[in-house]
Amino acid sequence: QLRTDYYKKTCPKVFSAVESVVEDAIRKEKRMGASLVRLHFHDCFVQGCDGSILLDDTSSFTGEKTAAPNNNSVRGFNVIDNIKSKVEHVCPGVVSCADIVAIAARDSVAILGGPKWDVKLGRRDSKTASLSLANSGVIPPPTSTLGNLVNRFGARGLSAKDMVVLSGAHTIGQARCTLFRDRIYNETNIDRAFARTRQSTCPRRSGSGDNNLAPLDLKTPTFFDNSYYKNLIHKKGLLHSDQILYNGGSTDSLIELYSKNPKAFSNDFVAAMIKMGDISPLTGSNGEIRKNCRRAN
Ligand code: HEM
Ligand SMILES: [Ca+2]
Ligand SMILES: [Ca+2]
Repeated sequence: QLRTDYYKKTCPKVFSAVESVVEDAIRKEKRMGASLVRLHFHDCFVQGCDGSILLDDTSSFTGEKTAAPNNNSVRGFNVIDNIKSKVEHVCPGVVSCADIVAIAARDSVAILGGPKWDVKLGRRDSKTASLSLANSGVIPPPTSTLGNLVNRFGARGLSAKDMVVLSGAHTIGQARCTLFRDRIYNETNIDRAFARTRQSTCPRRSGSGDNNLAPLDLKTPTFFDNSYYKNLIHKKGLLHSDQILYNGGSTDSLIELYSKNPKAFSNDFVAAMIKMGDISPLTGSNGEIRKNCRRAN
């Protein structure tokens, strides 16, 4: 039921309001564009695209922010707050936080040089969040097998192709040492020189270096292009879950396609983002339009 013209009458200024705040945030820190894209993914995979990830913990429940895939990892909540206050200023009580996250993700991709698409809108916000669901593996960990990745995306109505093309979002952003240490020290399907470079800022022993960052795309970490797939061809994927997409299995041919054909990547990425944004939205009289994205009304 989501529509691209959902706010046409009630809040036509929503797009300029979101875009200006996202632009400011990315001007200050390019990585924020990546963080906003990931925020939409982690929202949609838990209870659907309903803003559940934005809820702060309260005395009555613990939300998703401290779940394993999010804790110390997901970013951008302050930017969403800034967008929300700007949007509330132009059209109070109309635009959901879940829609704000979807528009911010779309704008981030476009600002960093990727495609721009008409984003479907009309999601409402959840009144709750689920720590246990967020921890249950619905967001797959980077240690996943290819079969596990395909199944986790399949459970959300996304195909193996959608999974491969959405993983192309790793053309931007950063990851912490603790999430790729095993790969750079123990795996063999990795370029030796690349592994050594990453080892220089990610010590073998866990401890103080755990939060050291490395770019997911070594070539163009702040530009939304198809370089992620070229890296995989050269065994320079950072995460286990990246390189597993090009490791002699069923998704190799898609990696080859996207590495050679940036247009195919753009087109398929747009289609898959729209599909991801359609996961179980709250509509009609379900949910609410939160006043503050961090708490239910
Ligand atoms: C296929 C399964 C996926 C796995 C296993 C995975 C795993 C990860 C991991 C481990 C990180 C680093 C987190 C950290 O260092 O704390 C990361 C970062 C990121 N992921 Fe994914 N991811 C997947 C799919 C996606 C999808 C579908 C998107 C968006 C469409 C996405 C967008 C991003 C972005 C943009 C970053 C960088 C965020 C930043 O720099 O703040 N990922 N991912
Ligand atoms: Ca959610
Ligand atoms: Ca890139």
